[in-house]
Amino acid sequence: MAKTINTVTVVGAGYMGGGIAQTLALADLSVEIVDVDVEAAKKGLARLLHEAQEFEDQGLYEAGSTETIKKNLTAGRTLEEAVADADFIEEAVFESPEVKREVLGKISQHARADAIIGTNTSTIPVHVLVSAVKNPERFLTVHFSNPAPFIPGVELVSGEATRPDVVEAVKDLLARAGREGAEVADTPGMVLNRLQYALLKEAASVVEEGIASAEDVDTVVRTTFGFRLGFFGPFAIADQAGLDVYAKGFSTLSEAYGERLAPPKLLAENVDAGRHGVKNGKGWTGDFDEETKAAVIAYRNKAYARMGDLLRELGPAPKGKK
Ligand SMILES: NC(=O)c1ccc[n+]([C@@H]2O[C@H](COP(=O)([O-])OP(=O)(O)OC[C@H]3O[C@@H](n4cnc5c(N)ncnc54)[C@H](O)[C@@H]3O)[C@@H](O)[C@H]2O)c1
Repeated sequence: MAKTINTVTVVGAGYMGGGIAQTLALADLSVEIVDVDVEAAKKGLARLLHEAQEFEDQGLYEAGSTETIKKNLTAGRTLEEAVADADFIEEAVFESPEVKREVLGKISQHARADAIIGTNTSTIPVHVLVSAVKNPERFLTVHFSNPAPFIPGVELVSGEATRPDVVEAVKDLLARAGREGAEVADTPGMVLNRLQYALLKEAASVVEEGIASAEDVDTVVRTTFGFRLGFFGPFAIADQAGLDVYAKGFSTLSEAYGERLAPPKLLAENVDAGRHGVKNGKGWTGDFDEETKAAVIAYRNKAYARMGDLLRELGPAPKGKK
């Protein structure tokens, strides 16, 4: 199996595939794009170079980035030719199991036996796609987020057959591209969409119940806990707030909303074990000595102050007309 990925082919040079190809080419990997035909791929390449220049002009990419992408990103061969010599092939065609299965079948037919094959699907489980792939031990979901050039996180989903060294090789590739891979199980919605949809569902209920307008919900999310989420996940945030405090909060919420917001078992177990978070040095995410506590608080304060500066600099996001 390819231990270090140096050459990549992205199949499907649309919105996501294009962004993924651009990102990896900018990280100095040799990247080729293919699409339904050679013309479509060449058009995709021209669009990506134009877009890269715009990003550079807007100061979103460093000076010289478009040149780097131009040097590393190519199009013009057929799928069969382009996958034949790639270490890693990322499929990013339409979100249809039929189309993906057909394309993955073709990719695995023509790729090297040791090439790693990823799919960028947001919703289709690995077990639905894997039977289309020859040598399934080299197949996994590598789910980038939109817009791929700027969002660093990537969900990695292994199938039953996926080999650990394949996952490690993809993680290494992502790290070299300034991306962070997180492994999640092969379940509907994985983690990103499950959490994101749960938030939207609860937010919609708040509006439906007349508790706040959609605009006010967005304001609360953006200006309070959403403000923290670029720096800390829910477990780290709970550690900072206090796990005992969260447990009490859940009691109030479960009285009002029942089982849906009952205290999670893992939270109760932590509190029962005397783990109250950063304040008593024993958190969900680990133990905190005095030095680490001070470092967490200093990091948090710096992060939120800088976030405030950035938001003031950017001003409010444009909104659609009502
Ligand atoms: N758009 C998002 O926000 C987003 C976010 C994360 C993941 N995804 C996933 O990424 C994948 C691609 O989505 P997108 O938004 O980029 O779609 P898109 O429609 O912009 O691009 C799909 C591309 O695939 C090409 N294509 C279709 N059939 C093909 C074939 N047989 N061979 C080669 N190329 C083919 C199309 O011509 C098109 O360029 C989907 O699986 C989607 O779920 C999308």
